Amino acid sequence: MEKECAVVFDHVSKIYKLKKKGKNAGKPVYFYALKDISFQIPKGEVVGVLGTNGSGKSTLSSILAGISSIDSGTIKISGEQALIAINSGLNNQLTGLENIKLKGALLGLSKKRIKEIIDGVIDFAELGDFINQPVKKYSSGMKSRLGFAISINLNPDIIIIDEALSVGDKGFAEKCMKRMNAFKEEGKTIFFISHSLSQVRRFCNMGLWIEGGQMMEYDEINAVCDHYDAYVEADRQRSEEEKKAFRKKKFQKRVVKNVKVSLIERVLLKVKGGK
Ligand SMILES: Nc1ncnc2c1ncn2[C@@H]1O[C@H](COP(=O)(O)OP(=O)(O)OP(=O)(O)O)[C@@H](O)[C@H]1O
Repeated sequence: MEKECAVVFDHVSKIYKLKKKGKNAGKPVYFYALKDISFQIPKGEVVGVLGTNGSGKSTLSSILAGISSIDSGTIKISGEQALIAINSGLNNQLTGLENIKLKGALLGLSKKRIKEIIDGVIDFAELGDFINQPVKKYSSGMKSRLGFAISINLNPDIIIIDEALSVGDKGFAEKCMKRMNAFKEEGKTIFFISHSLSQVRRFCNMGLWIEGGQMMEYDEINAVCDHYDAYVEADRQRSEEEKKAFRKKKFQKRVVKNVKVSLIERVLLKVKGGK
């Protein structure tokens, strides 16, 4: 029998607008942050998401987490998701404790459940008295601790980790990995975005490689890591000029042709002096 799917992407695209400088200022370029992405992830899969800088991994993670919308295609997600990212939506003005309460309230959790989560977060994050300080006074590592602790205590079915472990200290990163391994044992679906191939090889069983906003491969983790590694190495061998030309060509492939600009946008462009 086929395993039930946790996430299905069917021809998903996400478009961003790039404002140009110079003589073409005011005439925006639209480009695909993600272009025609399709995959099916069975429940319980641990997926390493790979791709060079700007390839679309964080865009994918915020779409997976339900934070970002898409411009075309369809998505099916079964289960609750939690995003664990460096900048995972903490409110800087509120204290750590207030952030936990806010997150719980936004999710419509009961007072009893929020109380349990508070205890769990305080215990895991080990922030001491800082839990009563505004988050703006936290270091990036402390924010990462709080964000991670909140997300895991919500006990989600689908966990998306976007480079979040790279800012914590070694001790905390090890503790997080231990918890992630426990989630893996429990059969949770995990997306693990990392530039560390050794970490990805160790932790994940499948690999999803995105390059220039397009899907390159979804396969067994070691095969995907080998192919990605070869791609990065080939880029490393290029001269600076070749690299420049390669990147230009790669970006051209992302440009959206025949964009329908809305009336409002045309008026705004006219006001700003564009055509
Ligand atoms: N809000 C935004 N508005 C316009 N462009 C954006 C926005 N967010 C991301 N982008 C662009 O979309 C593309 C994909 O970005 P994304 O952050 O998803 O890449 P990434 O693979 O996570 O990169 P990295 O490994 O550097 O973190 C990049 O070209 C980026 O500049």
